[in-house]
Amino acid sequence: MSSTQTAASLWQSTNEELKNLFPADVYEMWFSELVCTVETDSKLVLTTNSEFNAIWIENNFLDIITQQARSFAGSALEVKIEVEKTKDAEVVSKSASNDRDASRLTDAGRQSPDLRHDRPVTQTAPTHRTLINPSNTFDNYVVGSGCQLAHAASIAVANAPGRAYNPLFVFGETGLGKTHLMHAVAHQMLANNPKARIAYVSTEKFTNEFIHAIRENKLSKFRQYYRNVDALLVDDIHFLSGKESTQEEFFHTFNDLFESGRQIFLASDRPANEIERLENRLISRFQWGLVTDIQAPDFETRVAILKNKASSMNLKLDDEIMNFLAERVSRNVRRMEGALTRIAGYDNLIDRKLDLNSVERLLSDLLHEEAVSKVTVDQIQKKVSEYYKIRFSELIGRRRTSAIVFPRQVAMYISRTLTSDPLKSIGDAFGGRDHGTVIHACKQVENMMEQDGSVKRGVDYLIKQLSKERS
Ligand SMILES: Nc1ncnc2c1ncn2[C@@H]1O[C@H](COP(=O)(O)OP(=O)(O)OP(=O)(O)O)[C@@H](O)[C@H]1O
Repeated sequence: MSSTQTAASLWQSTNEELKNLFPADVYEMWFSELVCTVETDSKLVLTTNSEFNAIWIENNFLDIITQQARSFAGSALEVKIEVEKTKDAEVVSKSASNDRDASRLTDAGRQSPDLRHDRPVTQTAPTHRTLINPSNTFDNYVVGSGCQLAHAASIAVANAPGRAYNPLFVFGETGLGKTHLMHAVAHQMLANNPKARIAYVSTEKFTNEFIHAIRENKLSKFRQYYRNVDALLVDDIHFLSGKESTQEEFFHTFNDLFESGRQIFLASDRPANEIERLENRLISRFQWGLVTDIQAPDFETRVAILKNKASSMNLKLDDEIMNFLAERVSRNVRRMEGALTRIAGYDNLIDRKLDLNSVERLLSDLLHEEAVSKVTVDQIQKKVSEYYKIRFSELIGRRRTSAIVFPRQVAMYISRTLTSDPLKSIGDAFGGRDHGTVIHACKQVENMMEQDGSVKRGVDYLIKQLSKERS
């Protein structure tokens, strides 16, 4: 039997199965254009023409594709997703082939050009532009696994505003580069079209301007500005929480922009459905386009970021110091920058070369804060097994009885909540499970916590205990 023949029919069967497993629109969007380019008994390479699709498929569907392919092959073959390089324009026309995007394009095509002609250039535009930090560009953004998708989506949006992914909703903890990406999008849009009207605004500023406009009777001017930009980039959108009138105003701003095909890019510290006291109609709108998170950078990415930042500060540090910083300052990139700025200031004052000891002394308070804020997956596993009275080895083992599966899922959920470890390493710590299993566990626990008060109390108690231990 020729291996090519086996693999070709293998991909066909797998493909058919994916068609059965997923709703038609999901299949159409992610799988219909996958092409099988390498076919052997041990490997299946599937190619797509967009980097974004490749990342998305790899993050979300690789496990299931592999599982299906293996079940047909009867062997542990490996599936790879690769990109056939094309221009972003093609990425856009591809996503526009999906029905919803196509209708958006029609709207944009019908309304946008006229509006663009008629709209006066508002005076306020330059004010907003000056808030865009010149060094927050795509060139200065270090792409690691935790921000790969957000980065690829931002590039797609910058090159095809209103058409690629609208809205783009990026969430993640503080200091992980959400604002940087928004600014980079603004720079890129302006580079593509210097006349583009782009409003970058924090939610706080939007709220204050709105209140001011009401007080000063200038609501129509406020609306004229925000509803006539080509792209609206709103930072810290979670601050809309509880602000009913601002939510109402933002709802209409959103609709106006969306319906006329203008780009909306929102950044938040949490997913839309976790923003308390946010109207449902806004939550659902925020989920219409593409939602993606940014996770804390892994060690290698931290080293790369530190090297970039140090070189932009003209600061030369030994690898030993770089590795030390990447190891010890891992909570957020802003803190890493803070550490470097402090080192650079000190470096300017002394004549001799900086060594590790002086860096450690210089940053002692910051390093202390970092150390106490860390709780490890190992500590979590121990605490959870004690609490549910099961053995540690059972918690990370293969048994699937409910008395063990539940605590295991709780431990995964807490690991995800209290550490910034990537999904993969959390899965690894639980006997080599994949990232999909961790995501599934977190969802299960979240659902159970919602439905059952005693589960919630148990999990909250464990989180409290672990947080106490680390401080
Ligand atoms: N991947 C990265 N590559 C290079 N610089 C980064 C990266 N991520 C973050 N930074 C830098 O870290 C600093 C903090 O990032 P930024 O302000 O974008 O974070 P944020 O997620 O918006 O935080 P917040 O939620 O507090 O507003 C910035 O100076 C930014 O340039």
